[in-house]
Amino acid sequence: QFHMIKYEDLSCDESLGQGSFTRIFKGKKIDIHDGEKRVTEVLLKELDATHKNCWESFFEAASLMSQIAHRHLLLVYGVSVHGAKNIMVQEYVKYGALDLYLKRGRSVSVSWKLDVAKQLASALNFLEEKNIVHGNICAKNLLLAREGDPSQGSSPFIKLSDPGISMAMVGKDVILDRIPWVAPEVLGAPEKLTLECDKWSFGATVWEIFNNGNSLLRGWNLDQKKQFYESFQQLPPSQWTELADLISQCMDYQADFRPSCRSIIRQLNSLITSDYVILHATEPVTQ
Ligand SMILES: N#Cc1ccc(Nc2nc(N)cc(-n3ccc(CO)n3)n2)cc1
Repeated sequence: QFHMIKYEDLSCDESLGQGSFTRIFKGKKIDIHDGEKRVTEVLLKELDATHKNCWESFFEAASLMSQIAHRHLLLVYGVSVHGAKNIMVQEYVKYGALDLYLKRGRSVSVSWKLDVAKQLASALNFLEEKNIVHGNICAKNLLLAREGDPSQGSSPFIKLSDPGISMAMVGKDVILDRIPWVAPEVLGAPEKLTLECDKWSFGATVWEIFNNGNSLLRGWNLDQKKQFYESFQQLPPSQWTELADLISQCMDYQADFRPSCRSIIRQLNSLITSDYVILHATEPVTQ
């Protein structure tokens, strides 16, 4: 269900950081295309040897992304296994993860943020139509392919990354640490991810984007995070009530009360045309 890439056709360059179970590197992939050699810039995502037992789940995530194509879904070229190394080969996305981009204090406008939210909603709508659950929607897994330049009127362009190791494989602590992005019902049944779980995560991710990549619960310990759900708390509402309404509809503790993707897109479209956007063309950077 995915393309196997020969290790010798890859070259690994600088390290770009690490996720919870993986390390990422910039690299190159060499193909022979009708007789001529072609070099492609790639992102190499290597599964930590300590989590070797998760390789099936790691590759399941890769095959999910390589079986379906959509403009806002990351392109996965294939996988390469070499001894103890399990490597997912992805298209290299120029500006990397959105959470880091926002935290670096780029002041982006309200319409920039709405544009990103709408692109994520269209990716989710595509997955919903194919009844595919992503399971790890968050700004860290949104990749920025184009910055968008307000003066040139060009808008940002994002790609949803692979979900990584599935919730069923990770420990309880990893699930708790994903509060507030993980839907509350997942804590009791991590192997039963539903499309509604992605709606909750969508709400938390929009909140995160409008909060410039800062998460309210950063630094909270796992008990405090667990308590946040056990007392049915919500993230603080944005002063933009229509946006706050959409986020709280998505982050409804009753999974079947969460809106459909079509409703989410409809509500985002009306937000885009509201006068709030013009009034807040470029928000002052609140760090
Ligand atoms: N400085 C810098 C910089 C870092 C990365 C990229 N590019 C990229 N391309 C991908 N395909 C995936 C990722 N990811 C980053 C985190 C995750 C977690 O999922 N993925 N980054 C570009 C610039």
